[in-house]
Amino acid sequence: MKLPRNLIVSCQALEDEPLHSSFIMSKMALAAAQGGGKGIRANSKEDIIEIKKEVDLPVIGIVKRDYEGSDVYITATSKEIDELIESGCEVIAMDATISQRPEKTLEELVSYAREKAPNVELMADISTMEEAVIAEKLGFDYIGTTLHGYTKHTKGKKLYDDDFAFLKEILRAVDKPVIAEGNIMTPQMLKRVFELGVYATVVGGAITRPKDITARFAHEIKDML
Ligand SMILES: CC(=O)N[C@H](C=O)[C@@H](O)[C@H](O)[C@H](O)COP(=O)(O)O
Repeated sequence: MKLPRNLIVSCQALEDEPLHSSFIMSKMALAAAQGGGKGIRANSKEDIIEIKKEVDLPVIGIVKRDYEGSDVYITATSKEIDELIESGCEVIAMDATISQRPEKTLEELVSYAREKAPNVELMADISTMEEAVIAEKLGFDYIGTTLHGYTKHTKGKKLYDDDFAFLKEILRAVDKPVIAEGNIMTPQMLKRVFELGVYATVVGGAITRPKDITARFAHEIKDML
């Protein structure tokens, strides 16, 4: 496996976010590496190339791009797969949900990636147990809980609900390595998901989105002052 059994830090800032910059993401990745992160998840070929100059850690690459009439925005078509292959990332993650897709079917996209880059591993970003089972059958190397709570059919759910009940379900349903991702907000939550048996964990906003971190602090005192 190209990813270690460990903490992976997502370093992402989209165009509408204050830290949007490949340079800043590369420094975020450096900080993550110095703090003990053992892998990086990143968005866009440009960010991944900059990150790879700064740290020697495996990268899960995605390209977020919106397509009209489609609910899928994480590595949605073969164009994004091509960009990620060019980026040199070790793992390509893609939306593996049943949501409306813009181009190829998920099965076709997996075949496309396997054919063009047999050495690159694939991670399925799923939102339900059924999607995890399908992803395993399609041959994905890792199953990630990334989109639980973010698809139309799982809206409002959180990975940590009910002491990670959904994650436990996924761990029972598939044999492939499971990556816990999405709303892991504290070191205690990180520890808990490893206790439950995940292979690795991706933590993003709690480490690399200072605007959101500040907002959580500010929220706590908003009615006091
Ligand atoms: C739903 C979606 O688009 N998730 C994205 C996937 O790459 C990122 O915006 C998240 O930051 C990432 O999944 C890590 O999660 P969190 O930031 O909650 O630790």
